[in-house]
Amino acid sequence: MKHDMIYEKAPAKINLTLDVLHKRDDGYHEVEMIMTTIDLADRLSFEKIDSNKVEIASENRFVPNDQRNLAYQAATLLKERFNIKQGIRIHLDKNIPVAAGLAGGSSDAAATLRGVNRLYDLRLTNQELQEIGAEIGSDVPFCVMGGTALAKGRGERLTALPSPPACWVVLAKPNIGVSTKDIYEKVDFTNITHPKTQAAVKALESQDFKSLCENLGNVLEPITASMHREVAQIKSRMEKTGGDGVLMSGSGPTVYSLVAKEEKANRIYNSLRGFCSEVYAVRMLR
Ligand SMILES: C[C@@](CO)(OP(=O)(O)O)[C@H](O)COP(=O)(O)OP(=O)(O)OC[C@H]1O[C@@H](n2ccc(N)nc2=O)[C@H](O)[C@@H]1O
Ligand SMILES: Nc1ncnc2c1ncn2[C@@H]1O[C@H](COP(=O)(O)OP(=O)(O)O)[C@@H](O)[C@H]1O
Repeated sequence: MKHDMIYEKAPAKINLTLDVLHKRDDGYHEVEMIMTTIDLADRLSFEKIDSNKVEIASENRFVPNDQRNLAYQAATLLKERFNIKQGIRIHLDKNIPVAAGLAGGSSDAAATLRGVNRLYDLRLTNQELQEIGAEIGSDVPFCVMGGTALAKGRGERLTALPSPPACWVVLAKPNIGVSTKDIYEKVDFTNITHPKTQAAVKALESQDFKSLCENLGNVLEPITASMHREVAQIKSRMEKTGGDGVLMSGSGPTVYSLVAKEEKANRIYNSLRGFCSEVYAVRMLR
């Protein structure tokens, strides 16, 4: 039998700020961070299948196609919770670099929650999908919500914020892997420089690009940078070639620069291409 296809886009996020307040009893860290979505996205399609299975097809060899895949977990969760007897085939066209600090897997999970909600007409609200998303990962609720938000708790308590002023985002991911868990574990609360989250929120509210760039900050950056010199190398190259505000995203290792002028974004992009195999120049998503 031929079934209709549903399509969803899964955009990457960057952290404009990331602060860690304390370690919680459940092992997670209490965070306060501003996240925003960028125009670098995976594309997913969803189709009903007659066999009672979740199938993932992806051409990307770094992405698992079994229960380790966050899209698989999202589809399975909805299937079990809503007692769906048919199966789901998911095609994943992966464009977001994997294990990069850009929430690619979380965004695929969020897109899957939206896609399966439509495919099986479950009529779940965005809020309900966010709550289900929190069971899959800390970044999934934000990826369900999209846009720009201040995230608290372990990342799931969200307040919407205005989008950043229009600008370019140049991203470079060094060819190294980091474990988010290991990076959080290395946070030293006796020696921490907290970002000015409120100043960054104000900069968004007043659409002040210069102030936003001055108030980017990520407490995980010095930790990942101390383990991998590529992070500092990319950062300094971006700063030297005219990046307006430069920061590592999430637990890394991707470093990005916000850039107001297109010609400068091109210059930074070209300067990094010789140095790094995964480089992108994209717009913010408004
Ligand atoms: C650092 C951030 C910032 O946006 O992003 P990425 O670098 O992954 O993109 C997130 O907090 C990552 O969120 P996510 O990748 O969804 O984390 P989870 O799967 O929930 O957790 C993976 C592991 O990270 C640690 N963890 C995560 C979130 C948090 N608030 N405190 C933690 O200590 C825990 O050790 C957990 O076992
Ligand atoms: N759909 C997916 N896309 C990418 N990686 C995935 C996916 N599902 C599970 N993973 C696994 O999750 C890990 C983290 O991936 P990702 O979400 O891309 O990074 P990050 O959490 O740093 O933003 C990878 O090691 C990868 O094997």
